[in-house]
Amino acid sequence: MLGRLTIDALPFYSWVAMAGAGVTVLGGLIVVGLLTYFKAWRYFWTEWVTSVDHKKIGIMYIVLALVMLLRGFIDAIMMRAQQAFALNSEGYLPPDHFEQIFSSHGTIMVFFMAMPFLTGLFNIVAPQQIGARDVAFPFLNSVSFWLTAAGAGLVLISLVIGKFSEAGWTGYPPFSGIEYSPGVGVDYWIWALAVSGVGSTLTGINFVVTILKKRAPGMTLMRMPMFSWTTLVVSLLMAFAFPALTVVAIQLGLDRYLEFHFFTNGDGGNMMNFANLLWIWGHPEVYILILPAFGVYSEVVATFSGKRLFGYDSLVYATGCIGILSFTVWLHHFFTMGSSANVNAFFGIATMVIAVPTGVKVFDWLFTMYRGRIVFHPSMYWTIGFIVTFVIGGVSGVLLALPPADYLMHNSTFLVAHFHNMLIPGALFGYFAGMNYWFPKAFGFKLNETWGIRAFWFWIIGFYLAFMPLYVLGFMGMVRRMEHYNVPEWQPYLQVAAIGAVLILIGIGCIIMQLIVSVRDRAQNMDVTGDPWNGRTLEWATASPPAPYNFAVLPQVKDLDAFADMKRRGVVAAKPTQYEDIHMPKSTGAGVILGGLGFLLGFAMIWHIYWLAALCLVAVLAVLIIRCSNDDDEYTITAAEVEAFERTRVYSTLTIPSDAEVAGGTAGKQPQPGNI
Ligand code: HEA
Ligand code: HEM
Ligand SMILES: [Cu+2]
Repeated sequence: MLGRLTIDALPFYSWVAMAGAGVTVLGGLIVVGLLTYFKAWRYFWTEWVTSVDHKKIGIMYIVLALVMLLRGFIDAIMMRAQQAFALNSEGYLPPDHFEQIFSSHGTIMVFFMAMPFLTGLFNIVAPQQIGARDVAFPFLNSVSFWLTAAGAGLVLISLVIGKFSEAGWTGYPPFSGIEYSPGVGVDYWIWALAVSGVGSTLTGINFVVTILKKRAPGMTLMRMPMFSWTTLVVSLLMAFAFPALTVVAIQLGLDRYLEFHFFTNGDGGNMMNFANLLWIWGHPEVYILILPAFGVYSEVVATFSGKRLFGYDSLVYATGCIGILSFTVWLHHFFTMGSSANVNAFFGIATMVIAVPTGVKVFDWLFTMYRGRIVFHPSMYWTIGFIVTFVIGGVSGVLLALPPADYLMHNSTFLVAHFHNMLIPGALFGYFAGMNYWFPKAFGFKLNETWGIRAFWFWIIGFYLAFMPLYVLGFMGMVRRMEHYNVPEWQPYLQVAAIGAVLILIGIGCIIMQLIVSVRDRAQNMDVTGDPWNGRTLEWATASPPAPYNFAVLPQVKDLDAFADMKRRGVVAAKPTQYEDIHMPKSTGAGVILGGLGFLLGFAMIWHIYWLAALCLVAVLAVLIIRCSNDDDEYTITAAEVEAFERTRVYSTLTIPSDAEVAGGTAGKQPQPGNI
């Protein structure tokens, strides 16, 4: 009846696992308790869970990302604690538990922290930046979110019922095959990826269509803000790369469930097919993670330097080049796995070529700041911290791209340092910069700057302490994924790394404080005009938070930096004389139901409860048919309602000086630190 699910699935075997399960269950109970205490269930359901409004979906993505950041970080600090003390001893984590921890850390951070964070930013910002009222397929957007949440739910529940994979975030066979990993762990990994991977593919398709089809009149592609450009390129990458992941996960599943032998060396299979398919997704994936951050830095650096972005065209072309090249380098992840020297050379050179467009970007940001009137907002701190630190990580990547050098450094902690160097000060700092920058747009009040700057300093110093020692340890011969060791010379470095992780923990604490203090003081930090930073792009033309329809009248775009151009021409405060009825999509529970069914389907398959899995599939089909036969999926906001809202709106009166005025120091009304 319940497949292989028995009472033994509960983690009674180890106190560490019990504590983890306890924290997870407690977290869930606290959420349920708070919703009940504040009688907020109905509000939660109608305003959030069933919403198809891109802005609300975006906020839910980011909440999911922040929760998963905490969960992924707990794993990280547990590993740092283990390695700091596990010299000549077992430490407090047995090997199989340590393996689960790095596997769940990597999986969570990439799929359920970084992916939701960037998708959340896309959702909140991109439609407004291109002057649209919503995404192309709002219902699909809700489905994507709930599929992502379902995947995250599967990883979370693996801590309570059963175990997570021990095969690393990349799940290479033969270790992830049924012979070496007979438990449910790898199945959790497969189903979490498969379910959320479908969500990401759909997001990609949705945003490609949104950006190609829903731009405001006059917004040609070359007038589109940089963040929207990165949204477009990343969405294309998602739409093309994620199917490879879904396929490889399903193939591994077929190997495990039905003995297909795609990846076993017996019976005609070959594990190299797995490595190839995984990295055909995996390398574009790292650019999926970093390009949105590049988009954020581009917006932030222009706004807070008070200048037009330097080299806009070159940034667009560089983004496109990186997108295309990202599909041509995947083999650099397994130079050591038997390709010929010529093949390795080809992929090594292709990899190094990516440094060129990336370097172009770095110089464009620097030149944007050059002679700008820089406002030291927290977003700008994250950006400057990124530029300096990212270059170090990029150059370490170029070193790894040399096959002979990679033979020495592959799978060493040098590699671990490289990729955290790209993922933390590269991607994550960008998401934080974006959060600080667009928070007032989403909520109508600004984030506290003092706590924001504190968070930055703890994160960046913590980062250097936690990861620079790993470069050295790599040269000293330490390999990745070690749960204990017997080389005394390594220990001091690992202890410094542990101190770094503690500083990052304080940095996370500062971000939580920043949120708490900002909510407490929101009355003093209201964003009344919708344009708190003297913005240049169209999202600052809407109210903060925007009305459900974003724009009462679709903006006419005449230049790059459309909002700056409007401010210069003095058309911002001119209220339209005539409004029209606006049709918006209705909320629907179908998205969350499909997500829930995705979760249940995954859970049933993991535990071999096949009747439940079949039932879920039938239910998915039924929900889709019912939803597709429903033509009553829109509601109308009447012209009078639109007018009533717009009449109360206060418009921005800031002016945008020319670049020459900024450079010459004669710029007029500009926000300054402290009064923004
Ligand atoms: C956001 C994530 C991200 C990003 C952006 C990158 C960017 C790059 N990565 Fe990295 N990488 C990862 C995440 C990322 N990587 C992960 C997660 C893994 C390992 C996964 C695993 O095994 O678990 C990995 C692994 C990895 C390997 C495999 C190593 C191995 O397994 O042995 C290699 C090898 O070539 C590599 C190279 C590069 C290069 C050349 C870049 C370039 O794009 C960097 C370009 C940037 C710069 C160079 C800096 C700016 C440029 C200038 C200022 C111009 C001047 C510079 C020069 C002329 C050098 N990476
Ligand atoms: C916040 C601070 C972080 C710390 C202290 C940290 C620490 C660690 C440690 C100790 C490991 C294991 C290294 C080893 O194999 O020896 C690891 C692995 C990994 N981390 Fe992090 N990490 C952090 C953040 C992140 C973030 C933000 C991401 C992604 C966005 C990330 C992605 C990964 C991945 C993909 C792995 C590889 C997992 C595997 O080997 O299967 N980490 N991290
Ligand atoms: Cu790569």
